[in-house]
Amino acid sequence: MRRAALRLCTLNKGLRAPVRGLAQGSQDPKKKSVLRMHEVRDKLREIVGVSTNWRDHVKAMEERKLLQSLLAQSQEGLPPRRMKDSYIEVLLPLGSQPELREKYLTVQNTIRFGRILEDLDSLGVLICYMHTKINSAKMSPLSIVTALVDKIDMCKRSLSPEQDIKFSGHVSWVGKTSMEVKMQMFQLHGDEFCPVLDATFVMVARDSENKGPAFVNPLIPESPEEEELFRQGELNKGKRIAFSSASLLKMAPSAEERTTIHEMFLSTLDPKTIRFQSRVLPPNAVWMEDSKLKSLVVCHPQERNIFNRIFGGFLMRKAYELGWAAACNFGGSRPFVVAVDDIMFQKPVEIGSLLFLSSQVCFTQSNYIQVRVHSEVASLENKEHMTTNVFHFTFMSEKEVPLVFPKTYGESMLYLDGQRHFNSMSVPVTLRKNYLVEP
Ligand SMILES: CCCCCCCCCCCCCCCCCC(=O)SCCNC(=O)CCNC(=O)[C@H](O)C(C)(C)COP(=O)(O)OP(=O)(O)OC[C@H]1O[C@@H](n2cnc3c(N)ncnc32)[C@H](O)[C@@H]1OP(=O)(O)O
Repeated sequence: MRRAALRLCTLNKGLRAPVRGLAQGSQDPKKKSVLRMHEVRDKLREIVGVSTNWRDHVKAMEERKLLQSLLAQSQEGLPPRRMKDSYIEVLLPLGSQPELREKYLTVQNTIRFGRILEDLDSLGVLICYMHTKINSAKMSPLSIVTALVDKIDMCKRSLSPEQDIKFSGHVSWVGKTSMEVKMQMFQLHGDEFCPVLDATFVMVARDSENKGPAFVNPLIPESPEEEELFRQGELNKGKRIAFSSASLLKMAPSAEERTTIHEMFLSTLDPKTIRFQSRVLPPNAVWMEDSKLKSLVVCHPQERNIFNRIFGGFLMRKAYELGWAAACNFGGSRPFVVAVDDIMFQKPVEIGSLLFLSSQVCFTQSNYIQVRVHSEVASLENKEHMTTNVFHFTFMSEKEVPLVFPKTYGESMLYLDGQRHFNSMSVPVTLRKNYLVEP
């Protein structure tokens, strides 16, 4: 079973050792020119040649078609790259530029985690453009999209909105058309940038019109540490395939899982009637169907990415905030996020579509609340719904939360899937009042 993607480390030892010569968490970014977070988006616009006004987007896309001739016919035709070729550092100057803070603030004076998800997404794409850069061309023929947020590990330190934040990252593995990106986030404590977050995303390269796959440059590891990172990337790919083939959508639950569901079912039978139809909730429990919270987003051009689709980071923020609200509603107190994993971007979200987000508590244990957010789109013309993403978030509440009980077979599968995601956390998390990451 995969381990949890985003978890609080009790000690910094949860962080991977940085690759020598690449990660520079203790460097003072004031001493050298470091890219600012808002410049990441400007750079992406330049690389893709995006229109600044929506009315020009068709023309900009027509121009991008001309870049098609720059695409490689095979991966071998592309020059290999090193990890350091894609390595970048980016500063989010929350401490030194207080006017920036508003965008990142929660009412509790902590940092909005949804905003960090947006920044990581933009940064991950820029890193991939560094890896695939064609030195002779200003614009890239590739459309690089987020396929998966594989995991995000968090350290213990709280995120203050009053201290500068630094991000760094590089490509750590490549396939034929996909790239794994590792990113780290640091926050200034005194004179030093200390690690606070460690993330792994998978990005996929598409052709200039984002219609078919496109090859990416091979990656050459240069040291034993880099070789280990590359090997890990290979293993991650294998684990993802294994996890997906054991999905409850493809395979029946295990014997142990079936027993869990049957025992839960028996405990909800009314002892007075002993009929399968009459169901009664055990004490301190809630029916899963009563834990739902839904929202609708009208996908305006303002939320577009550089390929005139809806920005993946925006989708993550919306899903995360709804999931957080569902957990808050269920647990009766402000929860904090403990784990995020397997955010899979199955289909792009078109501008103008209606995005239906549906969140549901699918598993609970003591103070933990496992929430699943499902997103689907429908256009106004075509009422057919299509799934675009499924998100899994683990939250922790200050107090013990009720048990959640499935009523139908479908809900029982959601319960088991939630339990699998929850159990994949390798480090038990203890409630820390000083650790606050809110929507
Ligand atoms: C106000 C002013 C405005 C100005 C306008 C500009 C505004 C700019 C705003 C700035 C924002 C910055 C934007 C930055 C961009 C962010 C990116 C996004 O938003 S993107 C938006 C959000 N994202 C999306 O919308 C993406 C939606 N999803 C898709 O389009 C497709 O599912 C897919 C393309 C990802 C895969 O399609 P599929 O048919 O399956 O493809 P294939 O079978 O051909 O395989 C190709 C490769 O992919 C691999 N692979 C596949 N899946 C996974 C996986 N889950 N896990 C891992 N790997 C996966 C597979 O193994 C293979 O690898 P390899 O062996 O070749 O190496």
